[in-house]
Amino acid sequence: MQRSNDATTIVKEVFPVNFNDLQEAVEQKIPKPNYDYIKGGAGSGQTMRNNRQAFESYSFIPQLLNDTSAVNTSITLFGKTHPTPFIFAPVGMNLLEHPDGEPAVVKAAAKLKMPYSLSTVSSYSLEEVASAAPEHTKFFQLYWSEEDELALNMVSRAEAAGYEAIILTIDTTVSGWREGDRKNQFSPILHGYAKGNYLQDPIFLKDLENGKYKDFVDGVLRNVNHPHLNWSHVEKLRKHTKLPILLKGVLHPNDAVKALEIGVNGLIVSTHGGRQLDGVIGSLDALPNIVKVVGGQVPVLFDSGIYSGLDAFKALALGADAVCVGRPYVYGLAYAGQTGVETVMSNFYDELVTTMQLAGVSSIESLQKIELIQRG
Ligand SMILES: Cc1cc2nc3c(=O)[nH]c(=O)nc-3n(C[C@H](O)[C@H](O)[C@H](O)COP(=O)(O)O)c2cc1C
Ligand SMILES: CCCCCCC(=O)C(=O)O
Repeated sequence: MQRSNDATTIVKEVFPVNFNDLQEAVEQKIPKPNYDYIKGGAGSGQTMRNNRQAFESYSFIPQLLNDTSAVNTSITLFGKTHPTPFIFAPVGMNLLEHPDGEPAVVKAAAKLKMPYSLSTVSSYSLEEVASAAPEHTKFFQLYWSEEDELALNMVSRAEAAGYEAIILTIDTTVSGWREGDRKNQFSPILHGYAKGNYLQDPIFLKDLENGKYKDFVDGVLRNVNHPHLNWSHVEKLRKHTKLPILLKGVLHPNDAVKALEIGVNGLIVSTHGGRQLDGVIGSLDALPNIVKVVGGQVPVLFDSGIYSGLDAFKALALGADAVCVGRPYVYGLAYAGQTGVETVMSNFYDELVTTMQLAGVSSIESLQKIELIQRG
């Protein structure tokens, strides 16, 4: 993928040029409860701060006079080569940001050739989203339901619709303690933002009709937040699908080892953008130990706090095989629909290329050999 030429860069200058400017601009664009929901983190925000401080704590020394006129940013994941190391993280309920929702996002991802992950709690159904970009690489993120049959049926639907991997999120067994949403008394499910997949699911609909749930909101909540979740569910998923499985939310090396024993195909080191558990170390600080125990057996992906191309550079230098982005692209969606998503993500890409060139590296492999120095 080529870095944008100067003309495109000039056009982009009217677009908020960095994450903080974009976040501020979006505050004026969407209702306050929606904005607070997206921006917010768990508790007092310690994990969110740790995520960002971890990035700030790392620096590096460039090695120059290498010809970097031809930069190759491609990576290989589950047998497919992708031109960039960026992946769209699963972010639920995109009607919170824009009426075009997930179909606009997947189209942007397809245009940029960056794999896309769809959340279980999407505003549009997994089938609708797949048909918006049928040829593009898409992963399906699973919230395990209180009913195994429902979770496994969701996976079968994703397989039938052409999703190429299942991301099982393991850090959302209960909802995080989110002060902003409590202050606003805001529940996105109550406002109908999460109707995409459950209202298309025959098992969910049957349960709803039979009075298993008090109402739709109760049904969704009981299926998203599943505190019984344990390793036996990962084993069940492993038996049910031949698709690659990624565990999202792995922070402890012991969990990484256990996941490998069960036969998962990839890990996502993540604090869920600091939205779930407060008081946790920065995701970037968890990354090196996970990379070490995994030892290249499966890909290690990373998210939480990638707000620029430089951030992506640092996560890759610490051993991530690819980086997932959450809030920045949904802010892009809120700001300017599909074009906004494309602009945010292509700016990240362009800044990554610039950083690689000025650091004297021409491939992700050589980038990964750069030593990062952490301030004590
Ligand atoms: C509004 C919002 C909704 C999210 N919904 C989901 C979801 O449905 N499933 C999931 O696994 N992660 C979800 N996440 C977490 C992201 O996948 C990702 O871990 C996080 O956003 C990364 O941090 P960042 O926002 O700092 O990039 C959500 C994040 C946000 C901001
Ligand atoms: C109360 C429903 C929770 C939906 C989960 C979406 C999510 O993961 C998030 O971080 O928000």
